[in-house]
Amino acid sequence: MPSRKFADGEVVRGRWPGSSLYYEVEILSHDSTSQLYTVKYKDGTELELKENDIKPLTSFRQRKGGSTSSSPSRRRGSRSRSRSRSPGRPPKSARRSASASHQADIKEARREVEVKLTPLILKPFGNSISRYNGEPEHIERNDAPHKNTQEKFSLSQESSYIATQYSLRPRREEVKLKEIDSKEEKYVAKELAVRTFEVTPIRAKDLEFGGVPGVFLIMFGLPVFLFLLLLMCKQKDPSLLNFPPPLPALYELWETRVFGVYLLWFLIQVLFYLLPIGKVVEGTPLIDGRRLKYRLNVIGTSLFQGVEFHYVYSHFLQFALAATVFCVVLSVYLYMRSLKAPRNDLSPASSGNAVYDFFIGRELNPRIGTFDLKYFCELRPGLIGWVVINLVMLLAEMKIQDRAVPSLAMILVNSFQLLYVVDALWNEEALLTTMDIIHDGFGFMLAFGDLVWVPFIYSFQAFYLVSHPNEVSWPMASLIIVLKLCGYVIFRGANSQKNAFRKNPSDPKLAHLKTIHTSTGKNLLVSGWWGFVRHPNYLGDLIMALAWSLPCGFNHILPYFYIIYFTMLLVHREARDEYHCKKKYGVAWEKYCQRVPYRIFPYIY
Ligand SMILES: NC(=O)C1=CN([C@@H]2O[C@H](COP(=O)(O)OP(=O)(O)OC[C@H]3O[C@@H](n4cnc5c(N)ncnc54)[C@H](OP(=O)(O)O)[C@@H]3O)[C@@H](O)[C@H]2O)C=CC1
Ligand SMILES: CC(C)CCC[C@@H](C)[C@H]1CC=C2C3=C(CC[C@@]21C)[C@@]1(C)CC[C@H](O)C(C)(C)[C@@H]1CC3
Repeated sequence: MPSRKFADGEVVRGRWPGSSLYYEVEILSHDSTSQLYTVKYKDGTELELKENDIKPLTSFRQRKGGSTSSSPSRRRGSRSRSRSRSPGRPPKSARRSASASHQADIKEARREVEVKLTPLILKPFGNSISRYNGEPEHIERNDAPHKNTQEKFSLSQESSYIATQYSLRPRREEVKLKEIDSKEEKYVAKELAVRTFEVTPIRAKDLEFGGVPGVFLIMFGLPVFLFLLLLMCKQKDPSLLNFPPPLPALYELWETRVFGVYLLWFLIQVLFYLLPIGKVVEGTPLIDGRRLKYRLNVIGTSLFQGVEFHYVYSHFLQFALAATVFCVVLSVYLYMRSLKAPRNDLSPASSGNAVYDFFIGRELNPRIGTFDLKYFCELRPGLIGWVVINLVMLLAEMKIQDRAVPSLAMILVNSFQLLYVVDALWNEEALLTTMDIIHDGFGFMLAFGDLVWVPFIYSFQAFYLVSHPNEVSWPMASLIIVLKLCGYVIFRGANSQKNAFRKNPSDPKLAHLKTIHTSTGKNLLVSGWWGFVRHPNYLGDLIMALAWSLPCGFNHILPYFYIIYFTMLLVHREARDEYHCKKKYGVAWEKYCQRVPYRIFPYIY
């Protein structure tokens, strides 16, 4: 009797027929006549595989963490070959031979309108576990022996990718596979591969920000609101009980020279960004497996740029209008070019509705050559503009209040916010894993947020202090500094911990942390900062925001506008992220929520 390599009950990796992907399977039996193994995939699918298509788990464990899958070309290759059913598809009582499965796949593809991949219910691949026991997931220490969890498998990343891809519904026109006959097998295979990479418009009920009416209101309301706030702040008594002053006519606010200065400022930023200095890093994999390259050259932008400071203060509203006009023009350009963009380049947030997509952004990473518009706007003109405006306010305060040195309140606000911006630029690589870069497109929301909202609203405390001085005592200043530092430690600690973990889950510095295993191959931290609340970085950010407002005193609520807005933004953002994580991680996310019940504020929310 010929010997068999794998025993019944053994957990191994089985190749998915017709693809180069391997999934965890349990050996059920072996037929000595046909030499085929009957194996069971995680979702319950049973198939017969040849011995060649089965590999022991150890052969995957020996690979270095994630490195084998990091080559985009490699990924693309294997994905495009993965045309048949994957084990993540809803379990069928199928028990068929690998050779017979292909025709059935084609028939099935015709029938199915929606290709859904139920998340694989996996257990960790720890040495201790040899049999599949149906446990949804498992909490483990992130220490060395367990480091052979899925991050170590090239396969796990593939399956994660596929899970994402298959949860996207195909377009209706793609399902018109009626006319195909048997010789179209090749065609169907190609169709399925294309479908795998498709971004499908999201359904109306999934639209965020209140859908079309909501984004319509935001797009018209926010600019108006911005000008009202700035005008109110300029009043002698900026109390909310005072009626906001009437908005000046557009022609009063428009100055072509200001617009020219703004354009010049923007172009200088572009030039610095394009300097061929700094390291090049890869972003997270896109829908088709590509990884975009980003040049990190913060040195260029940190150079001091001479501007006539008082001119900016005295034309502040005009600059805000110039930035708004620029942002509208940019958003129109972004929308127009997105109409010609290939489907793979569209954002997962885009919906197919023109108004909504104009707001959320249709194209995910619009680029002109290697110039990445979203990444550039998110980090450069807005953040650096904010620091420059703060400096303008500091000089304006000295001039208007006839001071030899700036007030302590102004120094606190300026240095706190400078620290925040320097931190963002210093850690710019971390931006590549934020929701803005990965999920949201580049449209009006981010263009306005980056180019108008950040520089003109985030500098609001400094703007307020110019015309509403507040003396801060040293004991009070010390308390505020401690608060700011606490917030910063939480913010930076949480962001760095997560970024380090996502970059290298086997990082020895993180070995003490506990993780929850998920079916996508990525694990979730469940101790350390991420075991404290589910968004510790938001908590830190909010504490810092409070420290930015406190130097303005308690005479008016206006300087607290930022923290009120920011709480609303982060609570909403947290809900959006939860929604995406729940979709991505399923039961593992629920388990995480049980373990870490509070979202942002411990014992409160
Ligand atoms: N100043 C401002 O105006 C703003 C600042 N921010 C700041 O930007 C930063 C980035 O925020 P944002 O992009 O919203 O989101 P996060 O940096 O919080 O990223 C959320 C992602 O982190 C991953 N994640 C969640 N929980 C865990 C866990 N337990 N273990 C490991 N990974 C986990 C998930 O992605 P995955 O698992 O796929 O990796 C999730 O989608 C924050 O510090 C925020 O405060 C944000 C908005 C505005
Ligand atoms: C007004 C709109 C409805 C909402 C606009 C939101 C934007 C202002 C923010 C969305 C995410 C942002 C981030 C930062 C700035 C504010 C916006 C653009 C960020 C660059 C600030 C610095 C941080 O360190 C960061 C983590 C890099 C931030 C990333 C997200």
